[in-house]
Amino acid sequence: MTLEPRLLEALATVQDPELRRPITELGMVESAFLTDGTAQVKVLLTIAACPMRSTIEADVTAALSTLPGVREVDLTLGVMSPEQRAELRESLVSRSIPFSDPASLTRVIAIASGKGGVGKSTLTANLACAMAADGLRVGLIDADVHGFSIPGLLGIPEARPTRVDEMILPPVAHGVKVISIGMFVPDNKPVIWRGPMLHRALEQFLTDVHFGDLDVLLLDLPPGTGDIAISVSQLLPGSELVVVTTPQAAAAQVAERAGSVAVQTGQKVVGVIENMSAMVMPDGSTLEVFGSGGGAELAGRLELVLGTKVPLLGQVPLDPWLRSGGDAGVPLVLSHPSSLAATSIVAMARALTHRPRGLAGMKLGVTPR
Ligand SMILES: Nc1ncnc2c1ncn2[C@@H]1O[C@H](COP(=O)(O)OP(=O)(O)OP(=O)(O)O)[C@@H](O)[C@H]1O
Repeated sequence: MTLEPRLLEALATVQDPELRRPITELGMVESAFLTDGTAQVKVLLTIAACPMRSTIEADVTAALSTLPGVREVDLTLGVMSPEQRAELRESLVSRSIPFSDPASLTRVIAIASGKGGVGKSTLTANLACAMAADGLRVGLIDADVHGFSIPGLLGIPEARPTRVDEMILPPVAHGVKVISIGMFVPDNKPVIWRGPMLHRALEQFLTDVHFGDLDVLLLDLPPGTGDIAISVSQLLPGSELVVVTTPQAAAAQVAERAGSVAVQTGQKVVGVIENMSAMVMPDGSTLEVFGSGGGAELAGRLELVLGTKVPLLGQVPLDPWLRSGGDAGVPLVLSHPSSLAATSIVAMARALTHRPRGLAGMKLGVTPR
């Protein structure tokens, strides 16, 4: 194996698009040497059917072409042996849940609602994209097992994760790493899963899916107070909850139950989002299709039940573009960033991610003398 330092340095700038690590760190560069102005490089793909083959090819060629003294790039693509893959897997996969480590710096935020159809998934997809557009490394788990809709909302309804042996690499949409139960169900078939199976599925997502280092992990929970909400609190004890409701008083009452689960699970409810608030009409007037005040009412009720401050994070108006953006797979925060709904979502994404971190339970890295 020949590895010329100058070429390696350039190759270290190339990341595997799925693993998001330099190909040099992943053991993908088998040889790299320079003869008579030709950089001769062999890169090993993790699997023969690697969907990112052409991206890797282009990135490697581009990185080497700019080097002084390199006139030509002669790139050969090979495939890792099972032993090399096993070594890679060992170096990447942790058998524990990285996000439940008290020293983890990833914020885990689960988005809950009392009932279905209040826009929880639409908001989760938009919040994730807003956070990614803000430069954060974002993961999104669609844990809405019976109504998985996140892949469609992000424009990747057919995407499937890449498997490298037992390791699962999540597809990336609009800069967000996404995994959904829907990606493991053939032909959109309905899933009838009981609690223990759901728990196991979620556990597997959290251990086997290689998200890499994340700033934020969002979870789209199923509506209501079901098994998944309990599993999330057990598997991710440091996770926080955001509760979505509509302005309707009756909806706020139902949503209170979803938020009150936090009393039993010990999770922190970091805020309430009111969705489908007053719609702005073309003449500038507003129409309160679902009434008003539900978000503030829910935040107030949860403060009483939980005994902690629960802010109303924001109100998102009814906006036909929010729906059509979801149908088209391009979330509103990307397609119409200056709309009222998008600016409200972006502000909430910032508020959620720019909060100071509590140091409770964190290792401070101080060596006792
Ligand atoms: N602010 C809004 N303005 C207009 N349409 C909206 C708004 N929020 C959500 N919608 C639309 O409402 C419908 C329900 O939204 P969504 O599927 O996100 O709800 P949900 O709470 O996740 O439902 P479930 O949990 O049952 O899957 C979708 O068609 C979505 O496009």
